[in-house]
Amino acid sequence: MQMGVESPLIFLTLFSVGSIVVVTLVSWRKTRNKWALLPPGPRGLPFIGNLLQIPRTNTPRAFAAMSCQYGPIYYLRAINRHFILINDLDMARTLFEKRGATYSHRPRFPMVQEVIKRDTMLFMNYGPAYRNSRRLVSTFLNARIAEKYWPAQELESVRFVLAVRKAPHDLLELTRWTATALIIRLVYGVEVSDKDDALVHLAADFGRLTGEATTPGRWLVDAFPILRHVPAWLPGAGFKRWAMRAKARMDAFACVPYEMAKDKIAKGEITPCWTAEKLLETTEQLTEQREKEIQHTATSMYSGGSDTTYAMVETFILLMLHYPAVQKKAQAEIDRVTGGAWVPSMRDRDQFPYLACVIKELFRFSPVVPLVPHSLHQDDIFEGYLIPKDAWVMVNMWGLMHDEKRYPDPDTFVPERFETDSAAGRVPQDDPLEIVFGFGRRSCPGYLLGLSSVYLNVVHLLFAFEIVPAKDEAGTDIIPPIAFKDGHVAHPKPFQCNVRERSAARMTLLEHALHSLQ
Ligand code: HEM
Repeated sequence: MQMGVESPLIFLTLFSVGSIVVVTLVSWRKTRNKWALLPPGPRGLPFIGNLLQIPRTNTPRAFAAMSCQYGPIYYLRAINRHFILINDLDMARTLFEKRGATYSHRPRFPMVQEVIKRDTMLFMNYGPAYRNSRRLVSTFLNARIAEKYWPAQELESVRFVLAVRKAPHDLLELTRWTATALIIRLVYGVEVSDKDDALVHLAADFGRLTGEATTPGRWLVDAFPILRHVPAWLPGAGFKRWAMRAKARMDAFACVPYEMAKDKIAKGEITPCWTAEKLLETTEQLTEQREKEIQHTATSMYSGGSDTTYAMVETFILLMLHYPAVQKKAQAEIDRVTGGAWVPSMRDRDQFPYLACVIKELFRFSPVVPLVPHSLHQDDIFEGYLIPKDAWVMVNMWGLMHDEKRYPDPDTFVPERFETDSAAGRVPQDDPLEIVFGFGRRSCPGYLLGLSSVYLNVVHLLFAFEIVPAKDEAGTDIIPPIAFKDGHVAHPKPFQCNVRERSAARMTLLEHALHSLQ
């Protein structure tokens, strides 16, 4: 009788254990099979994966070299983070454009998104809040109204070259000032008087802190997001205290110019600008939420636009030290058109075809965002490979722009590669401007503004000055290496240079231009 009660129990226990073993085995096999579908890549170590193989310096170039070994798509893992590197234009387009619904998220940056709680558009995942932000940005940046900003852009650019005249040794700092001043003028209607203005420092700190907070490998919390719950007072939680200080400074940048704009409106001194437009477009009391949206969008435009623009202008200056013949040829074109008798403006842009090639080559030679990171929130299969959920899918923009098949001799600065020469049967190489601003739903909304600012700074510098090397104590030219800092935005490493005024008459013309633009 007893046997009769125990037998079904034993049977049930064995059956349950057996089922668990079978289910575990099947799911282990499935998982194993799933990971077997990852793209090729270097073999990693247990636990840390490829952490030690991920290049820390000259990263885009090193990633491009790895793709010669592993192919146009390859995989790396750093502890628990998965990286998919894309070094092929068609693949990049397929993922970010055709499969944009899947690949338009940003990778998780726990330090920025969850500890500092910076919710600028740049770090947002794709969803309703992002789309709302993008809609707001498009009220500032769109092709229909791009021309509206030309006078302010010309004014800031002329102010820039005149400031360079006064302080040629501050040329690089002034490139930062002019980019900051332009965005602050357009967004908040506030004039940033000079490079030592408090807003310039606040903006510079905002950029620096964003860079530090997103430096790969710097924060343990990025690898182990659970650490975000550690209280700030705990020994070893220095990152939390750093984050609190960074947040306070970054919030100040979001608030100070915004409050200045509001204050001006309250006093009736309205300068046309995006913030004023937003604040005045309704007679109803603004909700706290709406004010936050306006502030965040304004800082998104600042953080997307300022660093990138001045990085391009700095790079242009550096390249002119290495390619004086390019500088001479572009100046000859400007002189042929203007006769040195009027200051070039936005409306004259089409009259400088060689300069247009110089600018294309500038964006190709050093794409300002060398690695473009997107992410996805569900596993995907692409060309038979598994792209795991939450992976960093990084398009190596630098690699695409230095692809020898598309751009022969890619490490040499050759604007002529974009010219058509019917006699020699030469067709222009692919236009980098169709690529370097990104693809699909996250592509750069500020490309028209960025391009025109770079054009104006470049044409005005060339109109006014010769960009020449600085000299050492023995009077020998210092030619700095073409080297870039590591970071999300490609800034040249600090370098020395000098400028020589081309003529006093040109300076007078610039002074006149400034008066008529003010
Ligand atoms: C000067 C040259 C510029 C270059 C080369 C450039 C390039 C880029 C690139 C490659 C991206 C990432 C695209 C992606 O994730 O797929 C981006 C994003 C962005 N850019 Fe630009 N940019 C420039 C100027 C500007 C300007 C002037 C503004 C605004 C005033 C701006 C605002 C933004 C914003 C808000 C984003 C984030 C978009 C998002 O996350 O959805 N950019 N830019």
